[in-house]
Amino acid sequence: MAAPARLKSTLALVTGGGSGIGRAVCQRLAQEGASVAVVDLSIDSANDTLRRLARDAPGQDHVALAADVSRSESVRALMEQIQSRFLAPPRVAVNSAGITRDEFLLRLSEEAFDSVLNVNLKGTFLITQAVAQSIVTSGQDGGSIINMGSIVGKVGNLGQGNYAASKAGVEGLTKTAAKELAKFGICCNTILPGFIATPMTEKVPQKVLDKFAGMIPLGRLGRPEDVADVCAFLATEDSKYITGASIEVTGGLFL
Ligand SMILES: CCCCCCCCCCCCCC(=O)CC(=O)SCCNC(=O)CCNC(=O)[C@H](O)C(C)(C)COP(=O)(O)OP(=O)(O)OC[C@H]1O[C@@H](n2cnc3c(N)ncnc32)[C@H](O)[C@@H]1OP(=O)(O)O
Ligand SMILES: NC(=O)C1=CN([C@@H]2O[C@H](COP(=O)(O)OP(=O)(O)OC[C@H]3O[C@@H](n4cnc5c(N)ncnc54)[C@H](O)[C@@H]3O)[C@@H](O)[C@H]2O)C=CC1
Repeated sequence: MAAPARLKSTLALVTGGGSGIGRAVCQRLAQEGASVAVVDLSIDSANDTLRRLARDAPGQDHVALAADVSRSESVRALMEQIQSRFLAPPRVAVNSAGITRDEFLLRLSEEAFDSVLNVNLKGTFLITQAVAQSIVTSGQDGGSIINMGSIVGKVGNLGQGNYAASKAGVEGLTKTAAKELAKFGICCNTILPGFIATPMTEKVPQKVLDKFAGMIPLGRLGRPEDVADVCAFLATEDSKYITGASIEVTGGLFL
């Protein structure tokens, strides 16, 4: 059954749109009628997503754009490209771009720490700030900023001191943004996915997976679509009285 078109005439920006959860979010928002700016470090991956949108949601104006969310000059250039093409700011922004550089704390390098914080936390900050500023400057009446945290930011995880810190930071940043941007009608929320089957989780050693087998009450790994469905809800008017929330999409993992 086709999704209700709750996002017609809406421009949505999705970072990390070239893979996994971000790709599923692009597809889901396009199903709701949105025009989607697929943003990724890898333009090839972004174009792959764009081809799928053109196939599944023809007639809507989608675009693939390359950007490195960890660099302010790249984010600035991205916003200029979006403004010149769409003549308006995104009403919806989803920060899904993210990386892991897993290592135990006693062996964790400064470079591995910095790179994860730069992409996951600073990248979310730069996009959130740029999109919010474009909405405020344009006088548009509000918007929705949806940031990918992780259940790991809440409970921690062996080998992920950098990643957990970045995701806990995303939650704190998003709650503050929710407080500050409410007066502009901009809602800011965090999704905390659990273990979702994507290229990111393919790197988890099997012996670690074996340790957690059976720990998910709903009895299966998450799918990117499970997260994209919640993202679609947060992107639409159906969630207009929700801001500053952290929503766990985990199948009950770590309940
Ligand atoms: C079926 C349910 C799925 C649950 C999977 C568990 C993941 C936890 C939930 C995460 C949910 C959200 C995830 C997310 O936001 C997206 C991601 O971040 S995906 C990446 C998640 N990363 C990890 O969980 C780290 C996994 N560990 C490693 O990659 C390596 O261990 C590491 C690089 C840290 C070190 O490698 P190495 O030096 O080779 O050591 P070993 O791999 O041999 O490990 C030594 C020892 O420690 C145990 N161990 C390692 N990591 C974990 C862990 N996260 N949880 C529990 N135990 C862990 C490992 O099993 C070994 O135990 P032994 O008994 O000594 O063999
Ligand atoms: N897969 C999972 O189990 C979970 C994932 N998450 C988070 O969800 C988000 C998406 O994760 P997945 O789809 O699984 O990952 P993924 O690895 O499949 O996709 C991440 C995308 O981000 C892009 N990217 C990386 N660095 C970038 C940068 N500097 N600028 C722009 N794009 C960049 C990559 O090219 C890739 O296309 C991440 O923020 C991740 O931390 C959170 C909890 C669980």
